Amino acid sequence: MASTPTYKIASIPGDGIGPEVINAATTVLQKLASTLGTFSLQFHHLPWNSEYYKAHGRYIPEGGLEGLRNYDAILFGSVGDPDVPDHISLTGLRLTIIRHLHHYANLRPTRLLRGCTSPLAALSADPSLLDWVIVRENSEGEYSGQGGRTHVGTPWEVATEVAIFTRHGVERIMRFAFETARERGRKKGTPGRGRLCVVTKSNAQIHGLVLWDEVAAAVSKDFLDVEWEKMLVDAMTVRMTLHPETLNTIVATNLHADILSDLAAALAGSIGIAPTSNLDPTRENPSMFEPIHGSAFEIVGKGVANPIGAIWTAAEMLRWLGEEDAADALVESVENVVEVGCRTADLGGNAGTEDVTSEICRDVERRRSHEDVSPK
Ligand SMILES: NC(=O)c1ccc[n+]([C@@H]2O[C@H](COP(=O)([O-])OP(=O)(O)OC[C@H]3O[C@@H](n4cnc5c(N)ncnc54)[C@H](O)[C@@H]3O)[C@@H](O)[C@H]2O)c1
Ligand SMILES: O=C(O)C[C@@H](O)C(=O)O
Ligand SMILES: [K+]
Ligand SMILES: [Mn+2]
Repeated sequence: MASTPTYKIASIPGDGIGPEVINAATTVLQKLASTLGTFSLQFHHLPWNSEYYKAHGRYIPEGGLEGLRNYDAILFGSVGDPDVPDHISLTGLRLTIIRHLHHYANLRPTRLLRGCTSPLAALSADPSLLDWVIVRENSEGEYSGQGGRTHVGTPWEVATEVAIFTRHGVERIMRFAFETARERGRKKGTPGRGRLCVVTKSNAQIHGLVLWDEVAAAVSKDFLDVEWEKMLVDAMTVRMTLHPETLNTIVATNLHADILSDLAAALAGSIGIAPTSNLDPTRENPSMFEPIHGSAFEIVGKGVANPIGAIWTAAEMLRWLGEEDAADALVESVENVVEVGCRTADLGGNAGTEDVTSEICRDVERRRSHEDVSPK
């Protein structure tokens, strides 16, 4: 009998509702692995969070970053704590990992899962109108950490936040975005007709974003099969809301995509369901997968956090590891459960985190026993 692969996963639940949703995602993943029998998962939990920071003065222990290279993937919850300034926590954990492991591409798929309701009336008639992937530049731009403060606390205080755009950084994300658009065009059965919208703000951000546009145009020459266009970010919010069906793959800077992807999540029903992948497309380093949402302080410990963002994220992790069928099966189980009305409060229901998690586990098993899911 051929041996099945075992994937080593570092899990970093982090702060707030992070541990609640990562617990849900690992439970579902283990159920999926044992039910399918085509792969197995070994989790190693790393207690890197704001409690650890308060005790040790750092988020990541000595040697911890290097140690992450020993895993096949990282499953992350969220970071952010009422007792620690947000810029310390985000930089100390999430951004440090992303920078160290060269996760320059951040992928944020959005679509209306079966059973979810969009605030956009048009989508209740035809949910397929919303089916996007936002590619977020994840290594530079507005989140480079360049800048400083002088004359602190005086009326003359100055703070700079320098957005960095390098030709290398822009070119690699544009190539990744065009490839993503091409791939999605193929999958949708329209060979070669991928569609990419390059989000910009080069009318006002006249250095970095002009380079951004120029590199997009240059890279497009290598992707003549992909239809592409440019759109200013402010106008983009209107288009996403009023004409969602005109968009497919979207690429934007770190800040612009951060904002647009929260809007996308809300249009698809809730921030609680949205997944994201921090990728090193070269595969030299393990990639990191997390729900888009943060620590959600006001619902911590209440058992009401929506685990679907983390579970959909877990499916995207399996996809990246090459387990496409398992990933599809998991998303399908999520949709089955939401569709029959097992929903947390953010989706208008009254189910708890554990109810949704156990229903998804049950659906995974049920589908297998009905042989809906065939082994590879
Ligand atoms: N990648 C990350 O780890 C990450 C992402 C975003 C925010 N943060 C941090 O999280 C903290 C809170 O930030 P915020 O309030 O802007 O964003 P947030 O995502 O934590 O919460 C925004 C809103 O969405 C709700 N929400 C979020 N996830 C939910 C879920 N799974 N189920 C149900 N409701 C959910 C919250 O209750 C809140 O009303 C801050 O410290 C911030 O820095 C971290
Ligand atoms: O932008 C970040 O780094 C944090 C968070 O807002 C996210 O979307 O991941
Ligand atoms: K997160
Ligand atoms: Mn965000």
